[in-house]
Amino acid sequence: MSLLRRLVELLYGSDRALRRMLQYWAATCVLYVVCIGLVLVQVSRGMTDGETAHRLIVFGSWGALAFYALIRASARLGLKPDQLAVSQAVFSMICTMCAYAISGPLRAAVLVMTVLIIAFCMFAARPRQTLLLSIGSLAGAGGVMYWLQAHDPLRYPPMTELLTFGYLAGALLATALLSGEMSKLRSRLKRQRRELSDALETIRVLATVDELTSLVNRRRMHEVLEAEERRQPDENGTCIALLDIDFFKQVNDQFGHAAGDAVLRSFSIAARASLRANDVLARWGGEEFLLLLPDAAPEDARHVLERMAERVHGMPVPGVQGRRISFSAGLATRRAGEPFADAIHRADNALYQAKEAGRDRIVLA
Ligand SMILES: Nc1nc2c(ncn2[C@@H]2O[C@H](COP(=O)(O)OP(=O)(O)OP(=O)(O)O)[C@@H](O)[C@H]2O)c(=O)[nH]1
Repeated sequence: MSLLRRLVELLYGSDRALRRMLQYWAATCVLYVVCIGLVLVQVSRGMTDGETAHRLIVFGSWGALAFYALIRASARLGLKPDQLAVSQAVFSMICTMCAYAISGPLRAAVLVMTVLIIAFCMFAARPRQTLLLSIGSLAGAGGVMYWLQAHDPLRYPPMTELLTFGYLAGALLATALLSGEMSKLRSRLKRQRRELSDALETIRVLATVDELTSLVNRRRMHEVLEAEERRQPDENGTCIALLDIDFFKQVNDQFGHAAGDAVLRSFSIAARASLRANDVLARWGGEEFLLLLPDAAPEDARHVLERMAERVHGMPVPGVQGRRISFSAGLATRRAGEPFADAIHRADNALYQAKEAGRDRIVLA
């Protein structure tokens, strides 16, 4: 089973878009094989010249292999799926016209393939390309039919060729229009899928990120804490801290609400810059923040908070000149098996003590 998977990987590659193109290629190869089988039967029954048929089979087979190589190298060569699809369709049309020319009394049946080729285009080509391909194929078929009836009117009666051309024109144009509609439908579906995934991403951001500070919001932080409760911390344990900007109401009153917002934004940037990669800072509400420090001993957590305080003291805030911004923090170490709600409650009490003791300080619970 794994050998088969490895073989498929070797043939198809691992890229999804490439795989899809190669799947279409494999489907056309099945058609080639069926057609080659039928041509060989025609040859065995004396309906088609063996040497010409042999040349056509070689031409078709090498062409199919060349397209496999082209598809595999398409990313490097900068070939787009629609360009590949159209060139494959042009090649198949040429093969079909050659088969038409050598199939004698069976030639009209061969034309069924042209409809199939145009139908295949709906998966990769654009509607305009499909229409142009159909018109080009009709012109090619017309040329072949004209040449055949002009050179051998007994085997290829002009009226038969003309009527065959008429049927082919109807079938090809109708298929091109249908295929074009299907292509449009596919493009619409693709666009809708893109819009849907963009909308889902927006919803995800709205549901997890605080709009003003771009920090994790309270809702998302509850999920982070739940996950952290299930995790086994290292020997240092886990710390949690509640941070509250000091005299924030005064900032709002003195400089205005917009300046207060700017303080919150600047605080978030400065605070985040002091954190380790796996620390999580959330806006817990108003001017209050919750900091999760996984695998951090209390002294490490205190260092992080002191570093943060230094940055916050020195941070520039647009619209708030001449005022030093500070915060108070209550820091708690989560006890083994303790729910985070309890650790946060202890951190909250420590924060209250920090405020009572004069603010701009860190108190350990
Ligand atoms: N600009 C702005 N203000 C906010 C926001 N959320 C809450 N606030 C304000 O933050 C202020 C918080 O004030 P208090 O809870 O009295 O605390 P404080 O003035 O910081 O005083 P201490 O915490 O005791 O140092 C209130 O005036 C709220 O209106 C916000 O998103 N933007």
